[in-house]
Amino acid sequence: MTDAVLVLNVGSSSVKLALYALDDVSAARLRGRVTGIGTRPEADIVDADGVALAPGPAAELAPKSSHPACLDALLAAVADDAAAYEVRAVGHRIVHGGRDHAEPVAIDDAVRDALEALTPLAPGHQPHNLAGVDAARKRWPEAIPVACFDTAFHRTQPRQAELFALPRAYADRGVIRYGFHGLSYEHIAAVAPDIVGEAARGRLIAAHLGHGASLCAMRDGKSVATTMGFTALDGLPMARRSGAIDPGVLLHLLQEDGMSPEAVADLLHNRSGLYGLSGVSDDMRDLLASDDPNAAEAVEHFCYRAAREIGGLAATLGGLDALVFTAGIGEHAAPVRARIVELCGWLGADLDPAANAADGPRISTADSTVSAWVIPTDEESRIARGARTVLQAGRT
Ligand SMILES: Nc1ncnc2c1ncn2[C@@H]1O[C@H](COP(=O)(O)OP(=O)(O)O)[C@@H](O)[C@H]1O
Ligand SMILES: CC(=O)OP(=O)(O)O
Ligand SMILES: [Mg+2]
Repeated sequence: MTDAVLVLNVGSSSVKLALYALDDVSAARLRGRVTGIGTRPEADIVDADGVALAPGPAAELAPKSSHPACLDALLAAVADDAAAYEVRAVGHRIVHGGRDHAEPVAIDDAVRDALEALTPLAPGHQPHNLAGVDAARKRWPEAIPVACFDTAFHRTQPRQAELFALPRAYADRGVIRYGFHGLSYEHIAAVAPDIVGEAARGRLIAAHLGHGASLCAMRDGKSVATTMGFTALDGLPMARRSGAIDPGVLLHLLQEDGMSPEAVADLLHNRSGLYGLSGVSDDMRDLLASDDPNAAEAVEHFCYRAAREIGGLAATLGGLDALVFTAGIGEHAAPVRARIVELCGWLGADLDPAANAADGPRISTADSTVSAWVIPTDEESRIARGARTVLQAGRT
């Protein structure tokens, strides 16, 4: 039997799974995913060539509407195909690694407890991530579970980028800007030199615009600043999350309006962002297709905030060489990219509309002093690499 690494990537609106041969983690042998959980679930399971497995179990997965149901169904759906492999390690995307984790790590009971303790810092992700750990452990008890962290890539940020202007005792106990989507940014940093060229080693901003959305400023492929913070609630407005907001608004809601902390948390995590502002949908496809003026205003606000933050991050880099779009919206929503690039015209970005309509890879003109790109993310292949590294280190 072929030794293999299985990968689970549980996001806020999706569950993704991939299986790799241990000796080749560059291309998955099998991929399965359920996206749009909670709103418009869609599912597919494909082989190494991207061909849907037929007669596919995807049809049974598609209507699933909660993370645990999707996770169980996805694991069951691939069980027969995975049985042809000896799964040696299971790599998990774990959204919050706190201060202690800058690298992938094997998950023993102590590590699992420590990660569970971080749940209040990532309530929409960490419980689902850990449910994936438990479910995979039951199915593959011999395989080593490995945690690969969304926060790890940003541990290279300078102290100024991590600080909040609170009394310093807070930073000392870990109240700092961690940043997220690090596995996605690690992938972009790894592949950008081959696609973008020399500019990838200069001043680059990557825009991970998915259900969750953030930006990362990189110099020479390393994170130097990012928009998400202590939690994945900060920065850009997202599908359902508010993004950055005057903290005085929260005090007002708590102290003047008498809202409970739980109600405020629900407002900021689940009822805000594109969904709250539009009153139409949390899905960019619906907003772009809608003729409701509130949908148009929500899309414009998303682009405005992205461009405003790009300007801020460009200041931390002392200028900008390349802008990369990735994740669901970044890879597929041409009108959103066009508007953001247009708003970044002052930085030297100039859109090539035909290339943008074709989803890139280069979407800026030859004269553009800031080049703009679309690069599909692949968090799973990064997780596979991390899991393999931990597995092999354990062997020696
Ligand atoms: N063709 C498309 N056009 C516009 N937006 C899209 C398209 N496909 C996906 N999206 C957006 O991408 C989001 C999902 O992004 P994704 O990165 O897959 O999510 P997750 O954070 O759950 O991994 C959806 O909410 C939707 O708004
Ligand atoms: C950290 C985060 O927001 O992840 P996702 O985009 O998967 O929700
Ligand atoms: Mg995601």
